[in-house]
Amino acid sequence: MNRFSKDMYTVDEQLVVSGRSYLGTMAQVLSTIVVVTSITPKFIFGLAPLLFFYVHQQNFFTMTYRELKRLDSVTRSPIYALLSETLDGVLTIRAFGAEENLNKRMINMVNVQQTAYRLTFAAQCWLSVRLEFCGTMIVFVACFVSIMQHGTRGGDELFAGLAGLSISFALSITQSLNWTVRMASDLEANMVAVERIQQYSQIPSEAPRLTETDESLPSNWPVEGRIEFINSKLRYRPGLPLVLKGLNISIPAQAKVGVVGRTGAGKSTLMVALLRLVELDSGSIKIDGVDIRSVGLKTLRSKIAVIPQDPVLFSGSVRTNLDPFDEFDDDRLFEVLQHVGLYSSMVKNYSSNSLSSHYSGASSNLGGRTQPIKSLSETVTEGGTNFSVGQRQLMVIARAMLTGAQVVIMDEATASVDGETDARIQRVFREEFKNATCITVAHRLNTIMDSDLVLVMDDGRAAEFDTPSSLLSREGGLFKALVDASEEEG
Ligand SMILES: Nc1ncnc2c1ncn2[C@@H]1O[C@H](COP(=O)(O)OP(=O)(O)OP(=O)(O)O)[C@@H](O)[C@H]1O
Repeated sequence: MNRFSKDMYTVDEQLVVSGRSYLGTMAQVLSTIVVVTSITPKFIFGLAPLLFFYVHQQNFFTMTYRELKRLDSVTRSPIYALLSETLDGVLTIRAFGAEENLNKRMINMVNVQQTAYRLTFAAQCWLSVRLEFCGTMIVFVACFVSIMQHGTRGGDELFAGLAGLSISFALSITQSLNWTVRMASDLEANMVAVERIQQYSQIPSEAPRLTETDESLPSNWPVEGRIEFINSKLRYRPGLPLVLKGLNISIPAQAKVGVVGRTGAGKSTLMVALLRLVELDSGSIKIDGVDIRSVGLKTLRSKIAVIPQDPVLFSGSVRTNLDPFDEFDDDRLFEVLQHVGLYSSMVKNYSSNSLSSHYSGASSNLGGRTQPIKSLSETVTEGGTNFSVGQRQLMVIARAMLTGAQVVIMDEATASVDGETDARIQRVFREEFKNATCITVAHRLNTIMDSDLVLVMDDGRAAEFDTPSSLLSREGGLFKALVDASEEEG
């Protein structure tokens, strides 16, 4: 079996193939020994030291070969990674004239990998020499005992035929021995895959997607959107320090809350906790009085709309991105696009000189792309790269509007969005979700100055939580200090 065809098998097929070949060749070797020994019983005395030598060499080889194979795999992976990264970023590489640099990196990696591969090849040659020796010795012993036995039988013609059979069997043993060792080491190498599967199967899985509580919840839960964090503590992994260190806040229904705080204070972790991407260490979070821990993940996550810091679009069309489950008709999709300012009803009639009056200009100054969306079948490339970051956020807002969620979380984009676009996104967000409870993780203070409430996070706790005006009047307060500092910078 050549290397290329072997790579085309899946892991379980490889295991079956090498396992079956291993057992097959073992049976062949054993049957050869049985045939030769039954014709010339003294053969067994010569075989014993050879078997000892063979097992010793096989163990030595398997141990070394396994490590060399590992080296080969470890040095091979970065080549594949660099290759796919290069293909992804070929435009940037060409634009910056970095071909030479990448070429050198690739050649260096291939050199290192080939060194490891050469060693595996050298190990196979080493083994072949020993196995050939072993096989030749077996043939020699078979011949030797046949001649001896023939002499003692005084020229028995029937025995001459049997001796020929015994020697021809012994001749095939070299190949079988070679194959047995190869298959044994292949089987062992492939067992690494089983080890990995076992590790994966032991990874703790997420909480159930649906629970009994879901059935008792009204279909329009949460009707109000009241959110309570009760002494909520969260750590990302066991052994890591707490990120939320006992958060106690109560967000009234339909409130617009701006969350601020220094970097690393735990602002984005609020979203992680609400969506149960990471479970709370202790404490609880309630939405409309229902502990979210008792709600199934599917139900919970379908009720909370998220507009992440780096909005992601999938390759497909505008339609598949807005409505992946094909639940809404075109008019509804056009409506939400128009609301966020990405589409004008005038464009629908292919007269692109005017945009919706209320959001005029919303689609015209959003970064690279200046054209509003003309059709729902318009292509969206992988990651939405043919849309500017601002437009991607507006698309995600449109998607969130379709869900009709009563709780909306927005992690403000920090990069690539200018202040004006940011303000526009905020305005669309506030107007479109005026009946929902909105939590905005803000990186620019001016975007949350007109919020109902401001939460100042500090070291995983709610340091301040009040209306912007009362926080601003609090001398020595954190929010006031942040505003003063940003005014000085501005
Ligand atoms: N996936 C993760 N695994 C482990 N620790 C994490 C993870 N994500 C965040 N953290 C840690 O949690 C803390 C709070 O992170 P978080 O992203 O909530 O801060 P933030 O206030 O939103 O910061 P920023 O304003 O920079 O976005 C940080 O110390 C961070 O190192």
